[in-house]
Order: sequence, then structure tokens, then C-alpha cells
Amino acid sequence: MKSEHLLDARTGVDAHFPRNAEGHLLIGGVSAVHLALQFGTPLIAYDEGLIRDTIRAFHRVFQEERVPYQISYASKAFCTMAICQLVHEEGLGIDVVSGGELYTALAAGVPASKLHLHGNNKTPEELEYAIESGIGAVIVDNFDEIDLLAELTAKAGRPVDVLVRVAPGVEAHTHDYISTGQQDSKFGFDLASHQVQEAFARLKGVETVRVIGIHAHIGSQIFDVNGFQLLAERMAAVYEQGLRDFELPFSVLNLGGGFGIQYTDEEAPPVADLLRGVIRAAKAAFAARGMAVPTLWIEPGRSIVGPAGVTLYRVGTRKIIPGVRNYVAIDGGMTDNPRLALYGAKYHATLANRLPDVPHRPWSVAGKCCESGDMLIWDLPLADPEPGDLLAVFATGAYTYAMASHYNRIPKPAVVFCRDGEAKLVVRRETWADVARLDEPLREPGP
Ligand SMILES: Cc1ncc(COP(=O)(O)O)c(C=O)c1O
Ligand SMILES: N[C@@H](CCCC[NH3+])C(=O)O
Repeated sequence: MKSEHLLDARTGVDAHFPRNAEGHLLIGGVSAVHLALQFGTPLIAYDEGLIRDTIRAFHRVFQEERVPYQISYASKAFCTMAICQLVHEEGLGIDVVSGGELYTALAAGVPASKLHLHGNNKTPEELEYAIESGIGAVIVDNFDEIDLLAELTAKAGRPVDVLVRVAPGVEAHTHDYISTGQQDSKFGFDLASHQVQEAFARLKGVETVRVIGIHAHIGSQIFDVNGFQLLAERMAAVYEQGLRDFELPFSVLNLGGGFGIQYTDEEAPPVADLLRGVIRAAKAAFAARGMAVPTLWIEPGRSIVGPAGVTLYRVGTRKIIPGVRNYVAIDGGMTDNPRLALYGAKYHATLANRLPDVPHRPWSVAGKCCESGDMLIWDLPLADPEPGDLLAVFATGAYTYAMASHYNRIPKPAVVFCRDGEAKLVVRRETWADVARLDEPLREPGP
């Protein structure tokens, strides 16, 4: 069994999240013990510097590769006003997939021109909201949406830029539920049956729509550049067709997001290396057609916020079943992180309030919901936890708070950004009253 320390080194956790002299884990230079005292638990604490460093590394790779580019943060990974402001400050656009995400980014003060609307079933209200706001681009997903866009842009008297979402028939090697590029997918126009060309033809006839390019996203948590290489080749062919045969005013190739991160013991290449591989694949695919690579867009979500997030939980109870398993229960669970329950996701964790000491035995981390599947980690090598200890679960910055629920009427956690030893609350903790705030009683509660 791997020891906790070896895994720390393997995941890079010890480099990003060191300990102070008292053995407390530091997040952005702030002690986890202080964070838990000040803000309570469960708490999602982000190392803000790590998010900014990651974004800057992405910019550097594009600049070194000398291609025109745009990075659009996939806000579904974690969408709050603070993160929208942060990524905007760092020069990113933002992808939104719902009226709620669009509202959040606009409320954060991000110009609509920097936002891009995705979705396989955008409602008329969402499209109207996007058009009226002056959205930067809509990623058109299907024929019904083309009709709706034509109608709504004409009604609003406002034209809109669009990218055509292509279902390229490229399988990503990842969990079935987060794989999106295969032919049998609910997203995009099917390439194999020429729906993409049909979409080009129809869009050409819509005066209030300007088709600036094409888009594809093959899936999430991908480590291998091969899928992107195949994607780049297919998309270069489609791009050339749109430009030459349909004379569309193309300038953008969007290859989606999906760059994988290290959770536990995966062989994850540094994300900058994967990005470089993707850019080079696009350059090669266009060079093979005698064309310069157009403005290359990517839409990373997980790789920007995932590694920077640490969830802090308070240890509550334990149950040791001799010869079977040791359970340790924390004050959160599938309500703040449903990823094990949904995808069998794996996480690394450690005690954050003291240096891990011997013995290291496997402990399975259980949530507090009335649900046997409410587990966060199975059989984690861990120093024996005591009630009151703090457990830090790493790489929980993406698709955790964003996917949190109120199951069992458990309030959602607070979120803080930590940087240079200072913590800033960016999402308040919900109260029990917040959880019931939309309820309408059947009658006035009486004695
Ligand atoms: C269209 C699209 N773009 C971008 C992303 C972001 O993916 P990731 O968070 O893996 O980078 C997703 C999610 O998989 C997506 O569906
Ligand atoms: N929610 C998924 C990623 C979905 C990506 C959305 N297209 C996860 O946690 O891994």
C-alpha cells in the first residue's frame, strides 16, 4: 500500500500545500486550522495563486507556440462571481451553459462580449438573455436551435456570432459520462452523416447570424494527446470546407477543454505539456492543408480550478469493523462532492491539523447522508483520525461546489480564496434557514 507521504509527493500536494511549524496544512499561506475556526467546515479553500499561475502557464504556452488564441474558462467547473472576476482579470473569456451561469458572470462585471453560451437545449429565455446582453458567441448545437436563433436575433434586431458544434466521432479515453466527442452523443451536429455541412448551409441563409468558426469538445479528464490529434485533423478538414465551399467568415477553431489533472496515482502529464501537444497537433493539421492555424480557442475548466481547491472537513465519528473496514465520517459528503457516487472518482486526503503520524491504516471516508453510497474515499492510508481532527481532501476545486446539492437538506459549504497568507470569503455558508427559504407552507405554522 502506498503511504500517505509517497502519494503527497506523487500528486504534488506537498509542494503546493506545505505545513507550518505546528504541522498545520497551509493553503495559499493560510493555516487550515485557522480557516476551519474562522469559516467553519466543510469549507472549500482555494489557493488563488495556484489558479493564477496555471492560467499564466497556459498563456505562456500559446505565446511560445506563436498562434493566435483565446482561452475561455468553462465556468461549469466552478461558477461564482469571484472566480469569474479572477479569470477575467487574468485575460480569459468565460463559457457559460445556462442562464444562471450567464447571470453570474454578468453580475460579476465581466463584459458580455467575453462570454460564450453553450448547451444542447438552450431555452428561448436563455437565448434571448444572451442576445440582449450582447454575448460574444453562441455555440450552436442543433437544427432546432438554428431556427430559434434566426427568430430571436431577428426579433431583437441584434446579430450574433456563432460557432458550430461538431460531434467529430472521436472517442476520448475517459469515463463514459464525461465523454462527449463520440458519434452517439447528445451534443453537436453529427459529422459522419453530414449534418455539419447541412448546418453550414442553413446558417448561411440567416442574415442575423455570423458563423465565425467551429467547435468540438471530446470529453473531460483526458491525459492523452492522441484524441486531440485526430480531432485536429478532422476539424481542419471541416474548417477548410466551411471556408472554401460555404464561404463562411471563419476565423476560429475551438478544440474544447478536457485537460486531465492528477487526483491520486494517475500518470498525469503536466497540463502545459498536453496543451502544447494540442496546439502542435492543430498547427500540423492546418499545415498539411497549406493553411495557417486560425485563432485557436480552448475551454479548460477542471485544469484551471481543480488542483487549487482543498475541501476541509471536521472528523466526527468512526466505526471499526474488525477484519472488514475502518470508517471515518466527516461533516459533509456527497452533498458537497458527488463525484465518487457519480463517476467512482478517487481522491487523496490527509489530516490537516497535525503532522500525519504512524500508524497508517486504510480508513474509508464516509459522508453524513442517509445513503450507503455516500462515500468520499475508499481505503485511504491515513494516520488514525480522532473526532475533531481536520481532513483535507485535495484536488476538489472542480465539479464539487458546482455540483453540490441539498440532499437531506444539508446546507452548502462556504468557499474561500487564500493568497499570501490572507483568506477572503467568496461564498457564504448556507444556513438551515437558507435551505428552506423557498418553501411555501401549506398553512401558517401554529402551536
Ligand atoms: C463543451 C465543453 N467545454 C469545456 C468543458 C470543460 O471541460 P474540463 O473541465 O474537463 O476542462 C466541458 C466539460 O466537459 C464541455 O462540455
Ligand atoms: N462533472 C464532470 C465533468 C463534466 C464535464 C462537463 N462537460 C466531472 O466531475 O468530472
